[in-house]
Amino acid sequence: MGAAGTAAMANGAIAARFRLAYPGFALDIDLELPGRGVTALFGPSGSGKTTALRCIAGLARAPDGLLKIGGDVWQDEARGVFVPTHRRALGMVFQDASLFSHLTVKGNLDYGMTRARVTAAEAGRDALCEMLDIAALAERWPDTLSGGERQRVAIARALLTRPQLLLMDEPLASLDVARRLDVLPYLERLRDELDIPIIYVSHAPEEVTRIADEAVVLDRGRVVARGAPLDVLPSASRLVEGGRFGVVNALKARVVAVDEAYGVTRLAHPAGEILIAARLTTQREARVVMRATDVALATAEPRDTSVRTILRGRIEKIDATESALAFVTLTLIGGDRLVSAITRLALDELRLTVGADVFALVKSVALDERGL
Ligand SMILES: Nc1ncnc2c1ncn2[C@@H]1O[C@H](COP(=O)(O)OP(=O)(O)OP(=O)(O)O)[C@@H](O)[C@H]1O
Repeated sequence: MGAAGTAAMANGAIAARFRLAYPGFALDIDLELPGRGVTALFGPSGSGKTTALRCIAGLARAPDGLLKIGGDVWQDEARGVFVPTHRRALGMVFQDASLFSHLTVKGNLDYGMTRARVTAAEAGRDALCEMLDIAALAERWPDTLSGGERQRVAIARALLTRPQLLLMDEPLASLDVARRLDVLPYLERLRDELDIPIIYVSHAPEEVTRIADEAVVLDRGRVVARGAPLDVLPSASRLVEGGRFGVVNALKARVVAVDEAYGVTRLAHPAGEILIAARLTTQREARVVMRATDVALATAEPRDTSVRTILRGRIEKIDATESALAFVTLTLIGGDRLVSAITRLALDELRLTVGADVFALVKSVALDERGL
């Protein structure tokens, strides 16, 4: 590792190098990850995401593996170092919440704190329960909780161990779509308010674009791309079935006015006005979420259209290798990125090219909003 790498490590960054072979599969990764924020490991089934996570957790042992986190060395086979899982300061959340069914929610959380052996954790506990909105569930038993509530308790339990690192393996995969959307905002809060790195395994582009600061794309055990989710997912989403429908944009915008008569809210964004088909009365800022497939493009400002949200931008990148669909990445006025998924036919017929100024059209009813 060079000098730059050493400096990064001082900030709590993670260095992970694993080579591990199973019959018919070989993991070969060498990664440096930031010391905070959410890094998603994204890839199709069997690409090695869980295996990579298991190596980080110490549940699988790569024969010449290396794992450093901050100043700590958890694995350095060249020096004979391998810290067992239970001695690694990490929290883990799996697809299935795996709460102890013989303990109440409170009992499950107490268990997390016993592991931490830190009485000071008590202070953080209330804040965490509030952040995950589980305080009212304390006396309930796990089998009376919804899937989303169970996952939130599992996340709190993992965090109460005061980990240096949080590992999440498809934490939303066992939930139905509605519940997934319920839990996503909590994960977004954790990302924004926690000061530890989170490694988040997922094959759902929607989760990755909403939650991750950076995506590492795995395919057949190797890293094939990494970068900001909106930069890498338009092409990487093809690796997973139905993935192209999961690329999602999120824009921050300021609430300007609520039109009570029509039940709509106007928001200001540097690229244009955003209209939401809902009343946002309690907040001044909102995070507006829209699927790439809900964003249409026009080369001239359309006049007679029902679409109320028209944003101005310039084409920065075109991803059009797949047969029918093209992903067009815009830089909007103000600097935000926006990805639109259109047919390749439309791309050609409109003669869209990198550098062209375009208008992005989003139906208000396709917009999802939430307070910041
Ligand atoms: N203990 C093991 N012994 C043998 N092969 C294994 C073992 N663990 C994983 N594999 C194989 O390694 C490959 C990668 O598996 P892994 O679970 O890491 O993929 P994944 O990307 O997490 O997939 P999914 O999204 O389906 O969970 C698969 O082919 C799997 O069968």
